[in-house]
Amino acid sequence: MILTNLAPDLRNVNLFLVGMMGAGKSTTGQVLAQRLAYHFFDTDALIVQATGQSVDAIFQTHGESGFRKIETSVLAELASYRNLVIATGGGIVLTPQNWSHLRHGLVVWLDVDLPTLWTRLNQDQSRPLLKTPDPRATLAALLEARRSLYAQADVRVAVPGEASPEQVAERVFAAIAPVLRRD
Ligand SMILES: Nc1ncnc2c1ncn2[C@@H]1O[C@H](COP(=O)(O)OP(=O)(O)OP(=O)(O)O)[C@@H](O)[C@H]1O
Ligand SMILES: O=C(O)C1=C[C@@H](O)[C@@H](O)[C@H](O)C1
Ligand SMILES: [Mg+2]
Repeated sequence: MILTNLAPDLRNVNLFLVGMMGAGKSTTGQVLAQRLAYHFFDTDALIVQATGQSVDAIFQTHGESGFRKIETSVLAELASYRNLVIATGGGIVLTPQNWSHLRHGLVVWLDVDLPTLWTRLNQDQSRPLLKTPDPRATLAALLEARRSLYAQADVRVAVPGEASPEQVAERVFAAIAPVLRRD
């Protein structure tokens, strides 16, 4: 057997990574997909590909609500596939309709503390929601407002700031295997 590393129960399900911007959904998701021999998709990257515009440019031209509509369309399409690891955008949990798509798979929350998020994001100009006079306070407020939504995930993985993407992927793997076996 070549695939001894894979639990058979991990077949035929999509894994949706949710969490704050900077939580490492895109970075860890790619490692996790390799680990599981799944395909990897990133809703933000697909939106950029489909529109030919950056996330920031979409926010500027169509507003956050315009971005959220495109995000929901992309998510709906992805949900009809199987065996994907999907890194979602940090705000995917805000749109109630998105949950009907997310619930087709297993939703995993990468729970990262605020200081770690800020360390990762404070030099990054690509997050439109952080273009405010006090981006750290904005990030804190977003986390506070969204925490209860992320907590609706099937699995919460607490991610220590010092854990590498490979270590985070291993933690996710360890956390999801027992959950899937119960189904
Ligand atoms: N485990 C990690 N250790 C150190 N740095 C990390 C880790 N995971 C991600 N990073 C870094 O943090 C930044 C944000 O990561 P990433 O883009 O994967 O987050 P995200 O959750 O996809 O955010 P968004 O919701 O904005 O798409 C990147 O610079 C990435 O290299
Ligand atoms: O947290 C958010 O609302 C966002 C996170 C990013 O992934 C992008 O989807 C966009 O910058 C919005
Ligand atoms: Mg991302």
